[in-house]
Amino acid sequence: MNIGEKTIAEAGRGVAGSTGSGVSVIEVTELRRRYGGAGRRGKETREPGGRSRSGGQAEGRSRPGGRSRSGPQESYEAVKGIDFTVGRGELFALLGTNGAGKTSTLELLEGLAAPTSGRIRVLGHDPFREREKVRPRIGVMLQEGGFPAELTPAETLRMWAGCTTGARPVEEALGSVGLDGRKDVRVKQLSGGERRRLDFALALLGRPEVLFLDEPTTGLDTEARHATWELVRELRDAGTTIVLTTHYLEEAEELADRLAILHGGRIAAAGYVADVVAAHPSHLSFELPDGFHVGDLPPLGELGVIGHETTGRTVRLRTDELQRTATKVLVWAQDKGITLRGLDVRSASLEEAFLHIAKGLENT
Ligand SMILES: Nc1ncnc2c1ncn2[C@@H]1O[C@H](COP(=O)(O)OP(=O)(O)OP(=O)(O)O)[C@@H](O)[C@H]1O
Repeated sequence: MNIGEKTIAEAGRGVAGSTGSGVSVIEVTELRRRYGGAGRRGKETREPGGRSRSGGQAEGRSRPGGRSRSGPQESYEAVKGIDFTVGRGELFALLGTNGAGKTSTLELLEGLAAPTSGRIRVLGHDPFREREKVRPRIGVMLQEGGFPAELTPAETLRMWAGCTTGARPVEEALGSVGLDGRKDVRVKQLSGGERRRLDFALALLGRPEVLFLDEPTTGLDTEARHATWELVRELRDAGTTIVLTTHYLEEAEELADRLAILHGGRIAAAGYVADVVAAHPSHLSFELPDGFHVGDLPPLGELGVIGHETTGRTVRLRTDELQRTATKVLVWAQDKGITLRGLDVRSASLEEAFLHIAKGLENT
């Protein structure tokens, strides 16, 4: 996937693409969203026309294949007072377990519904009340798009291009998501992954300044996922501001500048990926030889160990000071003249940080 140099520059609309430039394109303050229920706070205002997929003047359209969020519902607060900002040219990932509130938040940012309370600014405007100012400048890839089944990808894109101001050429959009070879096949014959890519092409069509991607690689095979990552990076490097939700922590680790982990409608952790990860312990594990027990190690406190488990001969140590712990364990082993088989020294991954947060909060 390559959207071409000229196109990349255009995608950013000439905006300097430095990450975390300090200029906030998205500002979210004390944001709440409650579904259903009686009373003023329980009533949710929704955009009547459904959605706007890409920039330009494309009118909103319903989502035939999509999940319906309207209709009578019990009162439920899905977003419980969250705050964050996203800088121009930054890629911000919203992570969380199922039902954490990611899509509910994203829909508010996209202007598809009004928040119950709180404040949102996208490109300096309220995305719901000032939709006409925001919509032409954003691109949206919903979790489940809906396409007319009888059209081909080329026809679908041409249709959208027809009602989008300044749309990129259809062939270019198809090429950017690797669908050029499937452009004349009917949408109903596309695979799930190919439909996801068509959805991405539609979101790109209007050369958006801000791109919202709801689980963009769900259902894609490994090759297509990596190609999508490359395209996302190209867009980000060109200055496009991107908000992404994903269940793939590796994806967030690969792409995100900053992220927020949502849990039960609240932000449980947020910041630069390295900082969120660094806030969680690293691990050191090894097998002790016959005749040695964990009690033979130097006092664990002196090693900087904050917790440990043993399974048979295998010892697993948790530490916030990986280098110190590893050095002391290795020096000890050398002094004793023993080999620590299966030695594994590793920093926390985003996955471990995520599980730690989810587990920790569930236990409180
Ligand atoms: N229309 C609705 N009426 C009532 N509750 C809803 C509605 N839509 C979503 N919810 C609830 O709000 C909560 C947050 O849902 P949301 O789809 O935002 O989560 P998510 O983090 O995107 O989850 P997933 O990863 O499963 O897509 C869930 O408990 C969900 O059941």
